[in-house]
Amino acid sequence: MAGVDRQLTLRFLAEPADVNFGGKVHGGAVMKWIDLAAYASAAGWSGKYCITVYAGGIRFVKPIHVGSIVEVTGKIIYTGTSSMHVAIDVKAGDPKYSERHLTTHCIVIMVAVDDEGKPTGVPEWIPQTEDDVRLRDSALRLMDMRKRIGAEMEAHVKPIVE
Ligand SMILES: CC(=O)SCCNC(=O)CCNC(=O)[C@H](O)C(C)(C)COP(=O)(O)OP(=O)(O)OC[C@H]1O[C@@H](n2cnc3c(N)ncnc32)[C@H](O)[C@@H]1OP(=O)(O)O
Repeated sequence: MAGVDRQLTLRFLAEPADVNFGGKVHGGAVMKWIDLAAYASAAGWSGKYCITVYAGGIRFVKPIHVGSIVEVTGKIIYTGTSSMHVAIDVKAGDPKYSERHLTTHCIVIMVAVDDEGKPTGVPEWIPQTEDDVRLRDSALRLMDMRKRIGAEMEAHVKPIVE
């Protein structure tokens, strides 16, 4: 049901096909898992089809080894009219033990879209705890910072000349 499950975790094993030449899981594989978890979190919260509009602040903290159990958790930390800001934590560890360590963190913004691909409304997420308020306030500050980064990035976006 929409507007109920704010958090979900995908769990699976890091396979040999995910590994780079250095023997660790490559960043592209981790980013794909992040996108999947962000989609599942946003679709679950909104009850609608969603697309990725922004991913940022990605920090690769520790490598993931092949054979590790990987847990990718998506948590809604802010909702706008059509957008959902999802904080993603990727944790990994040896499946023989219960210990998991943080390997990657980032924020993904998903937008719910209708059948024509136009942004459409999502249920409001209301912070319940002090930690929720802290995360929501951080999401608001990041929105403000992104506007300034976006303006600066304009210098790098060159129009295509046919
Ligand atoms: C390019 C790729 O393949 S990336 C992977 C797949 N993703 C996609 O294909 C998405 C491509 N993007 C799009 O189709 C469009 O940008 C859309 C449909 C997501 C949004 O269209 P827009 O014309 O920007 O719509 P609009 O201005 O109404 O913004 C919709 C929401 O997105 C948010 N948004 C738009 N751009 C950004 C951005 N750069 N960063 C954060 N949020 C953003 C807006 O704040 C708004 O949120 P709100 O409704 O909660 O206030």
